Amino acid sequence: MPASPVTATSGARIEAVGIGRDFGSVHALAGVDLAIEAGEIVALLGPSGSGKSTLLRILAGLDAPTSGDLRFDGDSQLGVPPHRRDVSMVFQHFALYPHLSATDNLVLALRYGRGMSKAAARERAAETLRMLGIADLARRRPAQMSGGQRQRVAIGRALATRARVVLLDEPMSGLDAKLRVELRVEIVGLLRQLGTTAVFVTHDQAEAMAVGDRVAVMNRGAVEQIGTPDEIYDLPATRFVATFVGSPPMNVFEGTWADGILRGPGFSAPAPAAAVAVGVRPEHLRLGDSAAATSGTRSPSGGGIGARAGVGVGTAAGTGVGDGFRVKGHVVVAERLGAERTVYVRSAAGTLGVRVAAQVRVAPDEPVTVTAPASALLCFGPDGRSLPIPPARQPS
Ligand SMILES: Nc1ncnc2c1ncn2[C@@H]1O[C@H](COP(=O)(O)OP(=O)(O)OP(=O)(O)O)[C@@H](O)[C@H]1O
Repeated sequence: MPASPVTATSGARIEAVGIGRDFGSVHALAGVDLAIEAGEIVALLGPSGSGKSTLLRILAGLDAPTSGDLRFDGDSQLGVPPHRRDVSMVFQHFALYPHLSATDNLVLALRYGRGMSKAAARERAAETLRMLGIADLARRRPAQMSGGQRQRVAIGRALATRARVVLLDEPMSGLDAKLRVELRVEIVGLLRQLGTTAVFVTHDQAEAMAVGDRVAVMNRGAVEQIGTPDEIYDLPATRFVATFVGSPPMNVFEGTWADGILRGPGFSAPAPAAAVAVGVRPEHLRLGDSAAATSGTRSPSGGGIGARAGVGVGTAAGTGVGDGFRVKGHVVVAERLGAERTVYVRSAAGTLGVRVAAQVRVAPDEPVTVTAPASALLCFGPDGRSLPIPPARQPS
């Protein structure tokens, strides 16, 4: 906790309108539309090459779009150089001055970046180091710090200026998993205290879901969906988002639709017209023994679907397949992870990941039936977009 009130700032509202960036024939960005509220933390998540860094560099003013507009608080930033944008940036590979102490690294940024007096800069530097819990490093030079400590100082330097926009490009990618979790909690707490608008680039979905008020999922140079972590997970807009977010990923099976049912190799599921694929998350699948296919589900999975059960995307009336997804298969392997276990089942439809409680035991090659209620299914159309689902299933 800071010992004295924190010098806060007011974050800028960011609008990207149809931003494109071509590198020769490569369309790194293909019309990015994004509105980020003042003080909001948005995580940019996407696979390698999806355009995250290019977008961040354009926000910073280190690169210019080939089309579209970028506005901060309604003012176009096209042609505005980086130092006049009131933006600070934390890079993957931070560059602290090796011959300066932690304090002096921050003081330098504040004096020359912000034109602060020496006394005010020293006071701000001390306040920032205190907020990051590294006041004891104040006099140390980078060579006398661990990697995590150096990255804290680099983050401190970016936040000390109290810029209205902070851009973080994979700021923790060089650190070990435990340190990443600790540091991200601190960074988010600090950004909130400061009120700055932040854009946080990561290819780590857990990190994106943890830091972002909203997550913008990028694919092939465009934002496929921006939403709260709950919206992204529960109501993915596209098949890409559905399968990119979630670990193990959503199971998706392709089939042919007729009379309210999508049928594919070894499976059937109720689906709205135009569906070409059905998806179900591993935690929404239930595992039963092969006899359960006719005598009712043994259901050792420990639930997870209770909140969603009872609301269907359609009724498979007269089809004889019940109102959910069902497929038979054999256990390939079961992986224990914390309080849960992921069972991989090979079926005619493909290999499924099923998440069950850790106490559920299955043996390799055991025949099983995997089921899910209609309420847990997501269906996708030929363009990869999710098909509408009833309002009753919208997350609260
Ligand atoms: N200076 C450049 N010259 C040519 N192509 C570029 C340049 N910068 C980026 N690209 C291309 O633009 C696309 C987007 O790259 P970008 O670095 O923005 O992706 P990214 O999502 O940040 O990827 P990563 O997670 O690997 O950093 C890629 O196809 C990349 O090869």
